[in-house]
Amino acid sequence: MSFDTVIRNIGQLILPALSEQPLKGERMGQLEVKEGAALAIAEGEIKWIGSNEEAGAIDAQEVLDAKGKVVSPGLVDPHTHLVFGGSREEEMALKQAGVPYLDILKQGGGILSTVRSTRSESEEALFEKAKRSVERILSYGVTTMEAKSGYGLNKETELKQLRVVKRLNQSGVLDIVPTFLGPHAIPPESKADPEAFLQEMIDLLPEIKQEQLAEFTDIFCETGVFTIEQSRKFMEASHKLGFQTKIHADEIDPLGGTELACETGSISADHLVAASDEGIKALATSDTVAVLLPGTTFYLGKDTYANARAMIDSGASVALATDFNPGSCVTENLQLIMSLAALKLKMTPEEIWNAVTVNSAHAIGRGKTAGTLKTGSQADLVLWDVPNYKYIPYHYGVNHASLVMKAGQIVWKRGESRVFSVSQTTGIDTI
Ligand SMILES: N=CN[C@@H](CCC(=O)O)C(=O)O
Ligand SMILES: [Zn+2]
Repeated sequence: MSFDTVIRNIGQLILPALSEQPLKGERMGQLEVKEGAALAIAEGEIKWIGSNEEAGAIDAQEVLDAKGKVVSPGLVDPHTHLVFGGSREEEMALKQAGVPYLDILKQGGGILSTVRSTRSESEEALFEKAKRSVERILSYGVTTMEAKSGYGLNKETELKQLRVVKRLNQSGVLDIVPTFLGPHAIPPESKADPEAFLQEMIDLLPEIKQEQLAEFTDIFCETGVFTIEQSRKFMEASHKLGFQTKIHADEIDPLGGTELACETGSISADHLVAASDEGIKALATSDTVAVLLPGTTFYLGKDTYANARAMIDSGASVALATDFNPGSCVTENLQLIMSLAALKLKMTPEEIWNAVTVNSAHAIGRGKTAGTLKTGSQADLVLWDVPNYKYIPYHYGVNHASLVMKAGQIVWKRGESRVFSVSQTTGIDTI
């Protein structure tokens, strides 16, 4: 057989387990790493994985020499707020002065400041801005990601955000899984009647389903935002319409959103910095993935991080994400999050790799198609300019990717400043 591409001389090929369920507990510490490997690609799929010696006999149109470096599946970022207007650098001084995140929100800043900008910017402007972030995200080795709405808090702008996500996804350069986060904050015009606002968001669900604008729904369950009861109501309404659910849970105060997520069978519970012991136990006995966001804890200047060790040691499934957004974590760099996971969450390199590949894929319903490299799987992969897989969490704050492939096509390459452009309707213009 003749192949489109063969990658030879791979020092370490990272092969996270293809698993029906997210990897849990001890299993997260096991990672298959094949030394002296090669792989072949045809029709966008991995067709063969073997040793470098065997690869000599393989015929391919293009031969890439990995020069003894590392190849992994494309990373999966399962929690981002990709589409937003404006920026919030003015809030930095407030943070430095010690004003808490929820107080900034209470004063009409924070999320509500981004809501004002997102409402006022055109769909085109939001698309162009988010496209730049997608290019960055891709350059850091991510080939599948999630993107939430939540800066509209009204029908018009929530749908505008979701349409931008849909168009970016249609570009094909990376897969973007959409989430409706209508109940992300209470807008000023609804301050007097949060229940009515929540109902307004619930009433949007049929249209979002009909137009296939989101796969998941999400809600910010937090003091001064939405209560456990309101979150339950929103989740039940989502489930009735066939959405799977996510929740921003126990980020600042331990309200019990982690337990709620497990009880309702949510696909993920995200943040969990303040998750209780009961919440951690509930995670261990459910298939809900704990999506941890150490970049947010770092950026909010806090000292206490999510208790990843207790979660993994008690048998839970953990994934890692950037939480890229304009307020609480302004970075597109998932590699930086891998370093924070090592330093602040005390996760091992093996756990970290599983958390940004197979488990993060499960956290967004892509466990069967993303986050692994097997014969027959889509050729989404990254060539890393590092000597071994432990090196990425270790050497932090830089980009170690040297080439990113999506479905067998090179979509980003070091040294080429803009390797693709996204056409508004038809997809990739150039590579
Ligand atoms: N915590 C709630 N929502 C976002 C932050 C949004 C913002 O500050 O703009 C988060 O996940 O961190
Ligand atoms: Zn978030």
